[in-house]
Amino acid sequence: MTALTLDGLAAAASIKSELRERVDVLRERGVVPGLGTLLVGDDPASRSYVAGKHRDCAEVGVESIRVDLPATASRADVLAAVRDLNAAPEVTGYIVQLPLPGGIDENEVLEAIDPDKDADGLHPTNLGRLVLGVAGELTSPLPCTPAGIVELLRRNDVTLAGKHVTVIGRGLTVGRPLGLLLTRKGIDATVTLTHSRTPDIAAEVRRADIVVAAVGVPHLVTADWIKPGAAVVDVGVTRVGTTESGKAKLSGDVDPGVAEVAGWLSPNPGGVGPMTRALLVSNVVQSAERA
Ligand SMILES: Nc1nc2c(c(=O)[nH]1)N[C@@H](CN(C=O)c1ccc(C(=O)N[C@@H](CCC(=O)O)C(=O)O)cc1)CN2
Repeated sequence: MTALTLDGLAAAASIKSELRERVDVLRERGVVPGLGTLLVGDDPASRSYVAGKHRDCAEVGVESIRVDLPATASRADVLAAVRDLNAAPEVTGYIVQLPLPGGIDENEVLEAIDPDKDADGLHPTNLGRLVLGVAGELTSPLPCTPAGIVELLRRNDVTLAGKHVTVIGRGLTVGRPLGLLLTRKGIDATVTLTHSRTPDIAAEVRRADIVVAAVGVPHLVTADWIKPGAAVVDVGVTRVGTTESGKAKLSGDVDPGVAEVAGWLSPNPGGVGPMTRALLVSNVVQSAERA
């Protein structure tokens, strides 16, 4: 068996073309959605993700405003930049790229974001709405990677209702909110959320219909962990060197041998990453529609 590809580039391209039409309608009404990004430091991966976010915005007609601070920026500098973005009328939604350099409290920064401008759905108010079950189409933004994973599965006809999903990783941007999203009414999956202190992760993965690996350990998930026919979503990414042309060499959390056992497999790169970015643009468009 060779797994079907959960093609994130193709799904993201469809989402962006749908968003383009909604942006045109907004512009006709005089509403111009604008994404702000705040990047602190010079981590090459974060730089590349932020650049991708601005490219996506340009593709769909969303304006984008970029604020970059040096790695030496203080807590006060970062909080001042957040205050400026909260006040900027041309910024209808924005993100603070994570991780922040050591010494800056991410929770404090996320809490300082105006929840109505939180394009990442990571402000405590919006995470709280996710718990309450009120996040959705015209209410509040969902975290981009979890929403992108659900959308990638949906667009490839992978059923979630009644299925057992094992998630590896409990981080703020993926594992923890994904567990909440998958168990919401209307999605109706049963979730096992595993992490570094789970005694036997392989055993939890073996009984899953759908596996989401978001831990950042190259090729952690091997074919012998996978129930035949399961859908496998590879989120984690580790830079494992550079190619001869100087490009970063990336490795996902899933061993390529998994393709021989799984029913579906997302490539990495080219799977969840582009979906994360497309769902970010979707959050910005939705917030402009709400406004
Ligand atoms: N504020 C946030 N910070 C971070 C988030 C987030 O959702 N909000 N998630 C991750 C990183 N991330 C988003 O910012 C992200 C990861 C990957 C990609 C992506 O497009 N990946 C490409 C490969 C790109 C490359 O070559 O480096 C792919 O998978 O095809 C976009 C966004 C942590 N921080």
